[in-house]
Amino acid sequence: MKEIRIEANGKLGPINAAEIPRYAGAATYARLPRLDQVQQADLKIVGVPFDSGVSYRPGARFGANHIRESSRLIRPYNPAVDLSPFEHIQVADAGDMAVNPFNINEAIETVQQNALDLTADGSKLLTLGGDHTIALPLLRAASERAGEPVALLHFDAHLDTWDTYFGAEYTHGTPFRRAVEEGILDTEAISHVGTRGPLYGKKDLEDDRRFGFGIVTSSDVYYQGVTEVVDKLRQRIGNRPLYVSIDIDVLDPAHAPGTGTPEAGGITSRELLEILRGLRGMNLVGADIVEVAPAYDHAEITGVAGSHVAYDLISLFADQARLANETAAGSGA
Ligand SMILES: N=C(N)NCCCC(=O)O
Ligand SMILES: [Zn+2]
Ligand SMILES: [Zn+2]
Repeated sequence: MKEIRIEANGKLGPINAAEIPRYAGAATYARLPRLDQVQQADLKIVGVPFDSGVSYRPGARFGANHIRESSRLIRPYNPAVDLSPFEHIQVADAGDMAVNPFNINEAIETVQQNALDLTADGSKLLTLGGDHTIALPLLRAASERAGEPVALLHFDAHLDTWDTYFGAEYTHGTPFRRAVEEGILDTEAISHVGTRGPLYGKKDLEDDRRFGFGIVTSSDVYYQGVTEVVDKLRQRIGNRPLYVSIDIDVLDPAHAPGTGTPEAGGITSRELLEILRGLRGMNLVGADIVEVAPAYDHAEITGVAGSHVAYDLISLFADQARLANETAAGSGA
């Protein structure tokens, strides 16, 4: 059937829900065009159906498509930041990477190579996982594109700086330790947000601090509030190239039951969205949303959370473009 899309400023936007009911047709993120339907994209949304790195419940391989399905209700204007993101940048859904479920090392290579290929034209990536293992190759690609180690905001119940599981170095509990070892993170500007829950021992925290991570726990968000937390994060990171990795289990299981390693006492989806909105104007170079496992979801609670988190991340990318265009216009360029 013919697609009727919203178009503005030369950007091809979502299928118009006033013309074609939003539940009709195959799902792309927010009913945006596929990458092959646009000339060029500033931001590509790509799925990584991979969960061979999990330590508990499997199923995040279905996460990207679940987020896509749960994103049909997304509307084009984001009032929280007064922006129609899809009018400022061309966003397109690049589909899924074909990763080997039986060979983690090969899967990691594939994600890294695909991320480099997708960004060769200067575009940016928003990746939908997949388990957290994939953050390592995505960070490798992001730091290569940035030409320097990147700052990291890591939203997660977990540290994911553990060493090995069953002798395996590449798992969803270890990507950020590997990333520090590989020198792809700017260790002056890395922080976890939303950390909570039982650890193996105090050494987990000591190791983590030694690697350079700051921690904003889920309790810190509660006691200090979003504004203070955002101020601290902005001070720590400044204008460095910033990668944002969001493990959906940063949210309380009430807000995101569909995930593999849930921990009680998490932040709310409102707090997460507000913290993200607080990052406006920062130098965001890439982002991911991982660990959505639909088999444990109910009523698309986790899918909707993931799709809205993606929307506010897209709004951050779009806001950067809006600011750059305004600056260029203001200087008469
Ligand atoms: N990255 C996520 N979601 N979880 C890591 C949990 C590691 C563990 O089982 O100890
Ligand atoms: Zn986690
Ligand atoms: Zn994680």
